[in-house]
Amino acid sequence: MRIAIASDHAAVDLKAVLREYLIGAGHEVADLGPETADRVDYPDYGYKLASVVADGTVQFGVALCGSGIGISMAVNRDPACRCALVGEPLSAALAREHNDANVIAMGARLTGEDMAKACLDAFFSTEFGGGRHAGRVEKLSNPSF
Ligand SMILES: O=C(CO)[C@H](O)[C@H](O)[C@H](O)COP(=O)(O)O
Repeated sequence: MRIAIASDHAAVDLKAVLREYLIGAGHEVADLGPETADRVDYPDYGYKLASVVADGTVQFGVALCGSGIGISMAVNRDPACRCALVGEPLSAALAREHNDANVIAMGARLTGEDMAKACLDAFFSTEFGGGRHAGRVEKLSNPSF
C-alpha cells in the first residue's frame, strides 16, 4: 500500500520507528516530516497529510503527535479523511471495519512502540465491512445536520 506518515515534534522518534516498520512490511511510505524534534505545530503536518490522502497520492495516512488528539483533529478537517485516534488494536481494526478509516492517529506520549506497531498491523490487515456500515460512512462525507 502507499502510505504517508507525519507527526509533530513530540512523535518524531515514533514516526521513524513506524516508518521503518511499515517499509519492512512491504509498504511504500512517504515521510512528510518533520525531520527533527524542533518544535512545530501539529495542524501544519496534519493538513499536509490530509492533502495527500485527499488527492489520492496515498491510500492511507499515519498521523502522530504527543497525544494523537491535535493531529487527528487537523486531519479530520478535510472531508476526504476519516482519521481514527486509537491506542489499542481492536479500535484500530474497528476503525477500518466499521468506519472505513483512511488515516490512523496515535499518541507517542501515550502509546508505546510495540502497541503502536500492533495497532498498525490491525489497521492495515482489516478491510472495510461495507453493508450496514456503508450508509453511515457515506453520511460522514455528506452531513445533514
Ligand atoms: O495535540 C496534542 C495535545 O492534544 C499533542 O500532544 C501535541 O503533540 C502537544 O500539544 C505538543 O505539546 P508541546 O508541549 O508543545 O510539546
